[in-house]
Amino acid sequence: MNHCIPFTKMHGLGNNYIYLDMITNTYTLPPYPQFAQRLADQSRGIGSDGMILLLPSETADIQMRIFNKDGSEAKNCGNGLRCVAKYAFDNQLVSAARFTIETLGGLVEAEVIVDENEVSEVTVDMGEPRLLRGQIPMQGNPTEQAIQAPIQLKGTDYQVTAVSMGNPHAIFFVEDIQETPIHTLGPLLADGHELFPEGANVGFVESINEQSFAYRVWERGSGITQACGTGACAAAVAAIVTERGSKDVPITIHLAGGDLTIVWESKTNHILMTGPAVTICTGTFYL
Ligand SMILES: N[C@H](CCC[C@H](N)C(=O)O)C(=O)O
Repeated sequence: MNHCIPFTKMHGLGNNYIYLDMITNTYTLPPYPQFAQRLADQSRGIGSDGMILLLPSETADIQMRIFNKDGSEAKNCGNGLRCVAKYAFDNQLVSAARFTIETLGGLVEAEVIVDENEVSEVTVDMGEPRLLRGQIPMQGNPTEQAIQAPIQLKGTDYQVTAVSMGNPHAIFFVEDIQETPIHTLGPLLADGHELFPEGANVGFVESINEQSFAYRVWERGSGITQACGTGACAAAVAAIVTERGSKDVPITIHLAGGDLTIVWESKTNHILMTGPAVTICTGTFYL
């Protein structure tokens, strides 16, 4: 097994991962879940929200796999997709500014926006949001949606809107983003609860106006992060299906780490996410 593992650390609005380029490098790694935990460990590893692998793909230009801090594998990662797109373009793994990326949650299309030879922003077509309970997955009739669905947790009544962007999101609207039950509902729902059998990324959204929402998240497998790209998409979808926002206009989602712009396009039914991707450092990890 190789002992020197080249890596790149990148972040999207502070949501940071260790990226391993398994297209350029041919190294063998320990089992991915365990290695993700090790890399993410602040004390004995590099420290991150998880690990992202860039791999060859049969169906797209490249493939992305994402592992959370706890080693669990997720099917999608919005901030990760923007960073994968920047990395692939910067390192000539792709030959154009627009290309496809395979994820376990489906195929997406990324376009890097280059400004003075630097990738300044990335737009990812995240595909269609999934709203049926059977698609989240969420307990209840699989052919029904859960939009402001009444639930009771620890004796308190809540209304939840469930959205999948390839990974599950439980969205709660709040009056004040500074006053959320994130520390109770986050751990309760994130990593396995009968309501969400595969867990969920637990998001809280405050309406500022029809095109501006504040969002905070307790992520499945990683806990509170600075930002969640798929979560921002889910927050915008939840805002629109609860008639707080509209399709075909840019919606700004204000996350702890910064802003993302989301559009739900009527003509394609696709969600477009635009935001930054930043390289923090490169290095060598010693197994
Ligand atoms: N931070 C990621 C989400 C990771 C998803 C993971 N927490 C899960 O679904 O288990 C994002 O930018 O979309």
